[in-house]
Amino acid sequence: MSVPNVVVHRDADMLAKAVAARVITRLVDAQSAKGSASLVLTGGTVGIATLAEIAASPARDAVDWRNLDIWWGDERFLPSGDPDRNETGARKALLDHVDVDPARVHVMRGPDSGMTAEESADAYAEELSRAARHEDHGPAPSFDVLLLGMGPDSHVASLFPGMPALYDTRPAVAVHGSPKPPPTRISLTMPVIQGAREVWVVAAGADKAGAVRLALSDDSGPVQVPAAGARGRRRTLFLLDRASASKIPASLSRLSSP
Ligand SMILES: O=C1O[C@H](COP(=O)(O)O)[C@@H](O)[C@H](O)[C@H]1O
Repeated sequence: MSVPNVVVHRDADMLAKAVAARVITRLVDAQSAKGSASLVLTGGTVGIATLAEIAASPARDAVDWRNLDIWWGDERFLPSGDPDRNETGARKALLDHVDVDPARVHVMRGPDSGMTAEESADAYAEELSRAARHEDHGPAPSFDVLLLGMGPDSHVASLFPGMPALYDTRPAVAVHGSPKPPPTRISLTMPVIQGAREVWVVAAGADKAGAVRLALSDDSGPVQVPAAGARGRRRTLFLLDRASASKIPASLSRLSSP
């Protein structure tokens, strides 16, 4: 697992713009190296703002959108089209504006599919394992970039502190009793997150400062501080605004932009 690098931007708006630029560059690099790329999306404020910035970027068409697999780190178990689904936010902000291949947009299905949350999680695990290749060394692809928002309680994807999903080793699980509504969700598990080539945690706002500090501390474990387990195989980035970075120890190396 990689050691996190921290990059701090002026505010949430600049953060979303900077992350959008990074995503575009990373996808173009991955596609030029191997023809296609994979990106895991997150919901949440900065996550969706980043997607809107990608859509607004003049560089967005440098990405070959049809040769991109899009996945989600988590989903609220709500019917298709529900405004609170992460999928709905992503479609509105980005996916409706670019030429993605619908067969490569891998959604976590909701109750309108006729599945229970467990069945939906199992179906996603199956889809992940079908997409995994020999070189991924596991039951899910080693995603090029896995984006994660983070809650003030340090949750990432729908892995909330102390909950059973944090011990699960299947690729995707149903989560019940989420402290943040809605209570039922589907989430990738920690082994899949940690199997990604690059994990980028994006967070903004003073209410996240304590969680950011804990997530970067060597003393935190992922069961109590899920964001402390958010580490990629090759690279981990914590992309922050000043407010969310305000409690990081001075000893921790970081880059700041104006
Ligand atoms: O519920 C969720 O929350 C987190 C963080 O959201 P934010 O609004 O505090 O940024 C998000 O990463 C996750 O995907 C989502 O389902």
